[in-house]
Amino acid sequence: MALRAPRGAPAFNASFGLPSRPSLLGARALSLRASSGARGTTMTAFRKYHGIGNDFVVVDNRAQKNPLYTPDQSVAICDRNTGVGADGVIFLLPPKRRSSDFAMRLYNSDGTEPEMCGNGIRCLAKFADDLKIPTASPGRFVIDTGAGVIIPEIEQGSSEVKVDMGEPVIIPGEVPTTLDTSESAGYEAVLNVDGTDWTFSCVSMGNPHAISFVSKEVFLEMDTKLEEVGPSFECNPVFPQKTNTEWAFQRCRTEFDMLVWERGAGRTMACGTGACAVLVAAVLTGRADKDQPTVIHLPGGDLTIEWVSKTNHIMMTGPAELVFEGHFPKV
Ligand SMILES: N[C@@H](CCC[C@H](N)C(=O)O)C(=O)O
Repeated sequence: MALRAPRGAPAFNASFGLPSRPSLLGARALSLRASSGARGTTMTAFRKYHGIGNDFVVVDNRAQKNPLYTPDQSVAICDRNTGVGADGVIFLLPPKRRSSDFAMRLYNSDGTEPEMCGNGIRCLAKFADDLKIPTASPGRFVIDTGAGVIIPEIEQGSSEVKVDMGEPVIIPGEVPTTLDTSESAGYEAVLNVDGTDWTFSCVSMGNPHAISFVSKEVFLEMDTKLEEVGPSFECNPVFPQKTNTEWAFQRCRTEFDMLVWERGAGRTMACGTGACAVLVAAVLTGRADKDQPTVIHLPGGDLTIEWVSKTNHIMMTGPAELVFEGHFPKV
């Protein structure tokens, strides 16, 4: 099926040759061809979307239960020099239950599979809407993810998508972390990383997050050395499934700046689950309030997050935009 970019949307058609033999797979094995497709080759369409700079290759995977691409192929697709370039590859799969519209799986740019992705699920909702996938309520999609059922809804007449991200998990063993960030510890624990003490709150939005509220000076300093120090947080043994790490600077009770080092993707321009986790950590530690839309400023743009006390669910609102479409030869 060839996807067409909606009128007015920027479209860039390219063809990427994915290696067909597993032994050839790897980031450097992806060859890029400038034509619109090899003659006689069956092509698989993809689209690239981004949510405030967190970018994804999205494929329609409804015809089969397993992802069309392996983790290694996804690494090759995500390569910013020799591939399409993305923070992850998202697969729109058949639903796991009768009440769902479809399922989402994704691979990070390093080929690992996370449970959830906040910016990614907004992009997936846009993709499903562009494909006109039938749903009980137009623009509202019930999606099975590794973090349970997540429901994004496209706001009519805008590029904003509002997502019911479900309930946060704050029990340390379930985040998971061995740090004592329980209620009795004030939801914070100190962790020494490479000789520096950091105070962390730990929250799972389906995937694990460690959040540290810091001064403006420390925030700016972290920005300059994220690549150097990020892995020491991500792979710290106190996070048995590794972690996404967020540094947050509080501007006021309803606005925070956030910087992220993502598990499996490194520095990204934004992290939706991370923004939700920052708000949860801010509320738990008395810096912000429930039932109060709060703006999280990320390097790629803003997300509005609210912790609704009536449902205990986190709502996330932000944009999702088409970048371009293309085709892979089928592997
Ligand atoms: N950028 C995403 C999170 C993607 C998954 C993450 N790297 C992980 O491994 O948990 C978001 O917007 O939430």
